[in-house]
Amino acid sequence: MHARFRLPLDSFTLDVDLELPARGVTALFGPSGSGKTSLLRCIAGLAQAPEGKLTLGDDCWQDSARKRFVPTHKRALGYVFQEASLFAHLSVEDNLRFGLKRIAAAGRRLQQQQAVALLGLEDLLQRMPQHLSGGERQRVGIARALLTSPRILLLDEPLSALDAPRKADILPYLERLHRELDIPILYVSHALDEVIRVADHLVLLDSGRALASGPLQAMLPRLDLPLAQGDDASVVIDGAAAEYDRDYQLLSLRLPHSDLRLRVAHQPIAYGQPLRLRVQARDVSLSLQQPQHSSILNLLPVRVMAVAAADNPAHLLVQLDMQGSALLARITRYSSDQLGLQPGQALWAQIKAVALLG
Ligand SMILES: Nc1ncnc2c1ncn2[C@@H]1O[C@H](COP(=O)(O)OP(=O)(O)OP(=O)(O)O)[C@@H](O)[C@H]1O
Repeated sequence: MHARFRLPLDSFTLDVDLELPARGVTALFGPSGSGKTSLLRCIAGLAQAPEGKLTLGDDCWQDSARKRFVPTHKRALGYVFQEASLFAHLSVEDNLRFGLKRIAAAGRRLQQQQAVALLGLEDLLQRMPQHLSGGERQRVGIARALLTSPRILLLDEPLSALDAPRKADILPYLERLHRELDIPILYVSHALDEVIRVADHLVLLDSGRALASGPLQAMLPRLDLPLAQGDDASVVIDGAAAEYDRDYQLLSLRLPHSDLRLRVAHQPIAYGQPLRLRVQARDVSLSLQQPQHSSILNLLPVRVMAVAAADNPAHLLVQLDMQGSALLARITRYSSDQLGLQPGQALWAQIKAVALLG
């Protein structure tokens, strides 16, 4: 899909020109007030950018040069806000039916049972909305939006009103959406941990402009973006489950395009199943020689790609290549001098198995 908008706002002009994937989850990420919701509203047709063009495949929803602007109710889109607005007087099942009824049977891309299974609503169908937790309400809201057979699903901070346990409940369902739906999902968030769990693609917004846009794996290690500077700077590694050690409850994960393995404390999962790991920059340490007799399980050969200043003047950020997978390490400037770090240098990275977030 292609989205280009220029929309004057109070403090700046939203000015973006984005080519986005036709499927998978694209996160619109940026600080509060950076224009994420305004961009979503332009896509939904809730705001009309005086200059704009929006195409999804063959559909054109806006082309200001040709004075074309399709109103929101004629755009096949699902929009879920921070708090899903369900019909209070209807059960979950009737709320879902309401979504389905809007679409003629021939145009339905998803049946009710599929949406119920995808969002895990089997046991909630007879409940009334006031008897649902915040996370359950969001799952119903997403299922109802999907049942309108949208060409695109827009999620505006769907987890921000939830506490941490409710958020943890719903994340696995969101993770499934990007694997099982063949429509694009735009996901607004200012929480990096959510983005790392669910996104395939990332658009970084700041003061109405897209600082960068690209696959999540490629964006996170970039030293020229503010993502790497944060205290929670991380990379993701999309590996596949290999051997499992039941005694020690350790899973070996095969890294993409490489024979390297990472070991992580994890419950057993099927051989070959994909698993995304988050490796935080502060959990990676570096050594000139292969460490011996270490309690740290993951000792991996890496090469220094680049070194950059960090927000803290005592720290440095090191971008590493681990046989095709990028890694970030946040180390002290002192250690960097001791090791004589420079681009191209071969090193050993140490990553604690308990520090990896699966
Ligand atoms: N209808 C409007 N007219 C003019 N300016 C607006 C309008 N809506 C929002 N703004 C301004 O545009 C800027 C971007 O707001 P927006 O809600 O898009 O940001 P956001 O990144 O979604 O923020 P948050 O994470 O806090 O929801 C803000 O400065 C806001 O005050």
